[in-house]
Amino acid sequence: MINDVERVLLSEEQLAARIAEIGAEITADYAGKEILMIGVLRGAVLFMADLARAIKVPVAIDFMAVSSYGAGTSSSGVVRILKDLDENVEGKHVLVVEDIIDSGLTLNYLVDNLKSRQPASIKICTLLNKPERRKVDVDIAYNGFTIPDHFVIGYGLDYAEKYRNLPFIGILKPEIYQD
Ligand SMILES: O=P(O)(O)OC[C@H]1O[C@H](OP(=O)(O)OP(=O)(O)O)[C@H](O)[C@@H]1O
Ligand SMILES: Nc1nc2[nH]cnc2c(=O)[nH]1
Repeated sequence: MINDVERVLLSEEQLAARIAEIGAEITADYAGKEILMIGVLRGAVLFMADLARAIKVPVAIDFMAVSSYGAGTSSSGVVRILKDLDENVEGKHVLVVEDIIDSGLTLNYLVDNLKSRQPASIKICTLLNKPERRKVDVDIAYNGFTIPDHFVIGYGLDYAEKYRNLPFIGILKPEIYQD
Protein backbone atom coordinates (compact mmCIF):
# COMPACT_ATOMS: atom_id res chain seq x y z
CA MET A 1 0.00 0.00 0.00
CA ILE A 2 2.76 2.40 1.00
CA ASN A 3 4.58 1.74 -2.31
CA ASP A 4 1.65 3.28 -4.20
CA VAL A 5 2.22 6.64 -2.47
CA GLU A 6 4.24 9.19 -4.46
CA ARG A 7 4.80 11.37 -1.42
CA VAL A 8 3.28 12.35 1.91
CA LEU A 9 1.43 15.65 1.57
CA LEU A 10 0.25 15.98 5.18
CA SER A 11 1.79 13.97 7.99
CA GLU A 12 -0.04 12.46 10.92
CA GLU A 13 1.43 15.22 13.14
CA GLN A 14 0.31 18.01 10.79
CA LEU A 15 -3.21 16.59 10.68
CA ALA A 16 -3.42 16.29 14.47
CA ALA A 17 -2.15 19.83 15.04
CA ARG A 18 -4.58 21.39 12.58
CA ILE A 19 -7.54 19.39 13.90
CA ALA A 20 -6.77 20.62 17.42
CA GLU A 21 -6.84 24.21 16.10
CA ILE A 22 -10.14 23.76 14.23
CA GLY A 23 -11.65 22.05 17.28
CA ALA A 24 -10.74 25.03 19.46
CA GLU A 25 -12.18 27.45 16.90
CA ILE A 26 -15.46 25.49 16.67
CA THR A 27 -15.65 25.23 20.48
CA ALA A 28 -15.39 29.03 20.76
CA ASP A 29 -17.86 29.73 17.92
CA TYR A 30 -20.53 27.40 19.33
CA ALA A 31 -20.18 28.34 23.02
CA GLY A 32 -23.50 27.67 24.80
CA LYS A 33 -24.86 25.68 21.84
CA GLU A 34 -25.08 22.04 20.83
CA ILE A 35 -23.82 20.84 17.46
CA LEU A 36 -25.28 18.20 15.19
CA MET A 37 -22.32 16.98 13.17
CA ILE A 38 -23.30 15.40 9.89
CA GLY A 39 -20.56 13.28 8.39
CA VAL A 40 -20.56 12.55 4.69
CA LEU A 41 -19.76 8.87 4.32
CA ARG A 42 -17.43 7.33 3.87
CA GLY A 43 -14.35 9.52 3.55
CA ALA A 44 -15.13 11.89 6.42
CA VAL A 45 -15.29 9.21 9.13
CA LEU A 46 -11.68 9.35 10.33
CA PHE A 47 -11.55 13.16 10.32
CA MET A 48 -14.91 13.38 12.07
CA ALA A 49 -13.87 10.99 14.83
CA ASP A 50 -10.78 13.06 15.62
CA LEU A 51 -12.52 16.43 15.19
CA ALA A 52 -15.42 15.48 17.49
CA ARG A 53 -12.92 14.74 20.28
CA ALA A 54 -11.28 18.15 19.79
CA ILE A 55 -14.62 19.98 20.33
CA LYS A 56 -15.64 20.76 23.91
CA VAL A 57 -19.33 21.67 23.46
CA PRO A 58 -21.93 18.85 23.18
CA VAL A 59 -21.81 17.11 19.80
CA ALA A 60 -24.42 14.75 18.35
CA ILE A 61 -23.41 12.71 15.33
CA ASP A 62 -25.29 11.55 12.27
CA PHE A 63 -24.27 10.46 8.79
CA MET A 64 -25.37 10.75 5.20
CA ALA A 65 -24.10 8.72 2.31
CA VAL A 66 -24.17 10.22 -1.15
CA SER A 67 -22.57 8.95 -4.28
CA SER A 68 -21.00 11.00 -7.04
CA TYR A 69 -17.71 9.32 -7.86
CA GLY A 70 -18.07 5.57 -8.32
CA ALA A 71 -14.63 4.05 -8.82
CA GLY A 72 -13.14 6.92 -10.87
CA THR A 73 -11.18 9.98 -9.79
CA SER A 74 -13.51 12.81 -10.85
CA SER A 75 -17.07 13.78 -10.02
CA SER A 76 -19.86 12.81 -12.40
CA GLY A 77 -21.96 15.71 -11.12
CA VAL A 78 -24.85 13.37 -10.43
CA VAL A 79 -25.40 13.13 -6.68
CA ARG A 80 -27.58 10.40 -5.21
CA ILE A 81 -28.57 9.99 -1.55
CA LEU A 82 -27.64 6.43 -0.58
CA LYS A 83 -28.34 6.86 3.15
CA ASP A 84 -30.34 9.66 4.71
CA LEU A 85 -30.07 11.04 8.26
CA ASP A 86 -31.57 9.29 11.26
CA GLU A 87 -31.99 12.61 13.15
CA ASN A 88 -34.39 15.46 12.41
CA VAL A 89 -32.27 18.57 11.73
CA GLU A 90 -35.02 21.15 12.20
CA GLY A 91 -33.88 23.81 14.70
CA LYS A 92 -30.45 22.21 15.13
CA HIS A 93 -27.01 23.77 14.63
CA VAL A 94 -25.74 21.60 11.80
CA LEU A 95 -22.06 21.21 11.02
CA VAL A 96 -21.48 19.25 7.82
CA VAL A 97 -18.14 17.45 7.93
CA GLU A 98 -16.34 16.51 4.71
CA ASP A 99 -12.94 15.04 3.98
CA ILE A 100 -12.43 16.93 0.72
CA ILE A 101 -14.17 19.53 -1.42
CA ASP A 102 -13.14 19.30 -5.04
CA SER A 103 -15.71 20.26 -7.72
CA GLY A 104 -18.06 21.27 -4.87
CA LEU A 105 -20.93 19.39 -6.53
CA THR A 106 -21.48 16.96 -3.65
CA LEU A 107 -21.61 19.67 -0.97
CA ASN A 108 -23.62 22.06 -3.08
CA TYR A 109 -26.32 19.44 -3.46
CA LEU A 110 -26.14 18.32 0.16
CA VAL A 111 -26.31 21.80 1.71
CA ASP A 112 -29.31 22.79 -0.44
CA ASN A 113 -31.02 19.59 0.59
CA LEU A 114 -30.28 20.13 4.31
CA LYS A 115 -31.28 23.83 4.24
CA SER A 116 -34.75 22.85 3.05
CA ARG A 117 -35.15 20.92 6.34
CA GLN A 118 -34.85 24.18 8.33
CA PRO A 119 -31.86 23.78 10.65
CA ALA A 120 -31.18 26.71 13.05
CA SER A 121 -27.82 27.13 11.30
CA ILE A 122 -25.67 25.21 8.86
CA LYS A 123 -21.92 25.42 8.35
CA ILE A 124 -19.37 23.36 6.46
CA CYS A 125 -16.13 21.98 7.82
CA THR A 126 -13.73 20.25 5.45
CA LEU A 127 -10.33 18.76 6.08
CA LEU A 128 -9.10 19.40 2.54
CA ASN A 129 -10.02 21.98 -0.06
CA LYS A 130 -8.99 21.77 -3.73
CA PRO A 131 -10.14 25.14 -5.09
CA GLU A 132 -8.52 24.66 -8.53
CA ARG A 133 -11.18 22.12 -9.44
CA ARG A 134 -14.22 24.01 -8.18
CA LYS A 135 -17.28 24.01 -10.46
CA VAL A 136 -19.81 25.54 -8.04
CA ASP A 137 -19.31 27.93 -5.11
CA VAL A 138 -19.23 26.42 -1.63
CA ASP A 139 -19.17 28.52 1.52
CA ILE A 140 -16.59 26.81 3.76
CA ALA A 141 -16.63 27.91 7.41
CA TYR A 142 -13.74 25.69 8.59
CA ASN A 143 -10.99 24.57 6.23
CA GLY A 144 -8.20 22.28 7.35
CA PHE A 145 -5.82 22.60 4.42
CA THR A 146 -6.00 24.06 0.93
CA ILE A 147 -4.17 21.64 -1.36
CA PRO A 148 -3.04 21.61 -5.00
CA ASP A 149 -4.75 19.52 -7.66
CA HIS A 150 -3.38 16.03 -6.96
CA PHE A 151 -5.40 12.91 -6.32
CA VAL A 152 -4.88 12.29 -2.61
CA ILE A 153 -5.55 9.25 -0.47
CA GLY A 154 -5.31 8.24 3.19
CA TYR A 155 -6.90 9.36 6.48
CA GLY A 156 -10.34 8.32 5.16
CA LEU A 157 -9.80 9.09 1.49
CA ASP A 158 -9.76 6.16 -0.91
CA TYR A 159 -8.99 5.15 -4.42
CA ALA A 160 -11.36 2.28 -5.34
CA GLU A 161 -11.93 1.67 -1.58
CA LYS A 162 -8.23 1.25 -0.82
CA TYR A 163 -5.84 3.41 1.29
CA ARG A 164 -8.47 4.83 3.71
CA ASN A 165 -6.52 3.50 6.71
CA LEU A 166 -3.26 5.27 5.94
CA PRO A 167 -2.66 7.63 8.90
CA PHE A 168 -1.45 10.49 6.64
CA ILE A 169 -2.65 12.23 3.46
CA GLY A 170 -0.56 11.08 0.51
CA ILE A 171 -0.43 11.73 -3.20
CA LEU A 172 -1.25 8.58 -5.14
CA LYS A 173 1.18 7.59 -7.88
CA PRO A 174 -0.58 8.46 -11.17
CA GLU A 175 0.27 5.06 -12.68
CA ILE A 176 -2.07 3.46 -10.12
CA TYR A 177 -5.12 5.12 -11.67
CA GLN A 178 -3.85 5.74 -15.23
CA ASP A 179 -3.97 2.25 -16.67
O1 LIG B 1 -16.43 18.31 -4.34
P1 LIG B 1 -16.72 17.06 -5.09
O2 LIG B 1 -16.09 17.04 -6.46
O3 LIG B 1 -18.17 16.74 -5.14
O4 LIG B 1 -15.96 15.86 -4.35
C1 LIG B 1 -15.95 15.65 -3.00
C2 LIG B 1 -16.61 14.38 -2.63
O5 LIG B 1 -15.91 13.27 -3.17
C3 LIG B 1 -15.54 12.38 -2.16
O6 LIG B 1 -16.49 11.39 -1.92
P2 LIG B 1 -16.63 10.04 -2.74
O7 LIG B 1 -17.78 10.18 -3.71
O8 LIG B 1 -15.29 9.66 -3.32
O9 LIG B 1 -17.11 8.99 -1.65
P3 LIG B 1 -16.35 8.43 -0.34
O10 LIG B 1 -16.31 9.55 0.68
O11 LIG B 1 -17.21 7.30 0.12
O12 LIG B 1 -14.97 7.97 -0.75
C4 LIG B 1 -15.45 13.25 -0.93
O13 LIG B 1 -15.64 12.52 0.25
C5 LIG B 1 -16.56 14.23 -1.13
O14 LIG B 1 -17.79 13.77 -0.63
N1 LIG C 1 -9.69 10.03 -2.59
C1 LIG C 1 -10.00 11.18 -3.15
N2 LIG C 1 -11.28 11.51 -3.36
C2 LIG C 1 -11.51 12.70 -3.95
N3 LIG C 1 -12.68 13.28 -4.27
C3 LIG C 1 -12.41 14.46 -4.80
N4 LIG C 1 -11.07 14.68 -4.86
C4 LIG C 1 -10.50 13.59 -4.32
C5 LIG C 1 -9.14 13.23 -4.07
O1 LIG C 1 -8.15 13.93 -4.37
N5 LIG C 1 -8.96 12.01 -3.49
